[in-house]
Amino acid sequence: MGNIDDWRAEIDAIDEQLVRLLNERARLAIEIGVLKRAIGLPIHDHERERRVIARVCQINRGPLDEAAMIKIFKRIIRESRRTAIQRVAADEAHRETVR
Ligand SMILES: O=C(O)C(=O)C[C@]1(C(=O)O)C=C[C@@H](O)C=C1
Repeated sequence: MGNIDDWRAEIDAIDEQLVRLLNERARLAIEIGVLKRAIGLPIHDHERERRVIARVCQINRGPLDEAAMIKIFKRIIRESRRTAIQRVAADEAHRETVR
């Protein structure tokens, strides 16, 4: 089972990077969300989300197919957006309590 263990170790290492990168991405989405709130823009931007997914499909070389990439990135964006909205709401609630 030498190979399986080696490949699993590689998968574990990749998962660590994915977790780090997903959180880095979410942090940026939060930053954008806070900024949008400050300038009065809605956090949800359908057009930008459409472009992110189109770009991901364009750079994808497989073996994951386009349908898989769309599913994965729709969920990544949804969770980034949800986290940004949560943060903005928490900031606002905090501002209310200190006012
Ligand atoms: O690019 C933005 O405007 C973001 O807020 C980031 C992001 C994303 O996760 O890619 C999240 C929410 C928006 O609906 C669009 C895109």
